[in-house]
Amino acid sequence: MTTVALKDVTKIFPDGTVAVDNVSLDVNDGEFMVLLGPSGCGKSTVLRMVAGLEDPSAGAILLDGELANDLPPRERRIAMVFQDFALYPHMSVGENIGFPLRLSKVEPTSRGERVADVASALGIGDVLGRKPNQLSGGQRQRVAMGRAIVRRPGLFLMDEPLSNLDSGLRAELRAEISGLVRELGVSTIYVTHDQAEALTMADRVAIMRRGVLQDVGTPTQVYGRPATLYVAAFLGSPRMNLLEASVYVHLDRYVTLNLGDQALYLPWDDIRARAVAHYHGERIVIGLRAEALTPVGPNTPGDVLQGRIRYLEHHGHESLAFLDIGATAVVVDEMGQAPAEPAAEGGALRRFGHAMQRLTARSGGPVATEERTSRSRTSVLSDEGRHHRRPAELAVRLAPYPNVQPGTALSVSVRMDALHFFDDRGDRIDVGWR
Ligand SMILES: Nc1ncnc2c1ncn2[C@@H]1O[C@H](COP(=O)(O)OP(=O)(O)OP(=O)(O)O)[C@@H](O)[C@H]1O
Repeated sequence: MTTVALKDVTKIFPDGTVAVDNVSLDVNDGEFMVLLGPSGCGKSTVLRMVAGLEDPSAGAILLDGELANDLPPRERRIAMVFQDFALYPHMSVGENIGFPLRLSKVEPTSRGERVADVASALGIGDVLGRKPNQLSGGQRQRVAMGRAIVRRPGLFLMDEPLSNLDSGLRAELRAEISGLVRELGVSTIYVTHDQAEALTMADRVAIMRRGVLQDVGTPTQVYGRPATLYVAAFLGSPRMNLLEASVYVHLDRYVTLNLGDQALYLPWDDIRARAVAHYHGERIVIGLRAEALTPVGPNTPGDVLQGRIRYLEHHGHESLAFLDIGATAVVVDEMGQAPAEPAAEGGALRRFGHAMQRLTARSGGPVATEERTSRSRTSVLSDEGRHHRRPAELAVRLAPYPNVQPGTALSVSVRMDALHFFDDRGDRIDVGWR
């Protein structure tokens, strides 16, 4: 219906805030694009510029290939859905849905028919006469969707449309909205800070941090092959284990990834060994998701790490063990919403300590402009900038309520083909495959 192209778009507010920094992004016809990132990363500003509610400070916005920088909002064939639904309280559901049609002077009979069609498609046909304050949160959300759909726009812009709803309803509406939008075939830009929404709803996800686009790809691509350390740390629960490793090359034999007390080995015939060998004598970051780690019996040969459980988290369907393996973790700050952390055994004080460390690191004064880009010159392996290091607590999945406790020794085998590699600037090291 509509394509969107952002070309080197920057937005600097009058107070000097760089909200969007040189972002280029294409949204294809009928595509469901999710803009994901923590609060303040510039998502809404991108959306508002596409809507014509903010002017870009630099760069071009193209709609259907035509420069739209100076096009007034009402000429953009766009419908917006907001977090607070923005319904008119004095109007009935039917009047709210039909309002855009009244504005565009659609005559009442045809207006009534279109409202009824949309309301019935959204399952709110029986509450057309009610006022918004007589509706549940989910129904209000549907009315807001109805008002957006009824205009038959070329592009939906949705700004956290589910964030005021409880988690059960969010999950339900997630599927409903993405199903509906796909059925209508309308291109959509959907803003959220919720990775579950992004990964479940999107055709492609664009991940932003501090105004800069970090990565764009299908949910499988951004999760499976994150472009930066930030994306790696942002996506997934539990978070990806990010460990500092020193690289040592034994030519024609293997590459050692020293993790402190222990090491992993990439055989020389593994194509990745050659790519990682460039970092001989240097430190890199390796990423290991919990799904790449399997508990094994003691003395199991192969790619195995040994550790002791520091603390456990019970999540009902599984437990997570956090292992001390004598390695150093790289922690990326500004992760926004953290994954839910249920009560842990013995971990509360330590996590409080880490949270305080993070706060201290964050309040370290203004951040240099160059740090806003992934190609920051600040090494992620120093304690400067937006990262810091601490003893690693390797997250490992266990069965629900396993027969272990803090202090228990545990061996985990590592799926070496699932390793991620990042250089000291936090950019993915291209290892030729994966
Ligand atoms: N009118 C404004 N003047 C100055 N700074 C602004 C203005 N609007 C937004 N900002 C700043 O621009 C940055 C990006 O804001 P934006 O609302 O786009 O972020 P966001 O990712 O959508 O966050 P949230 O999820 O909290 O809405 C923030 O630092 C914000 O404080």
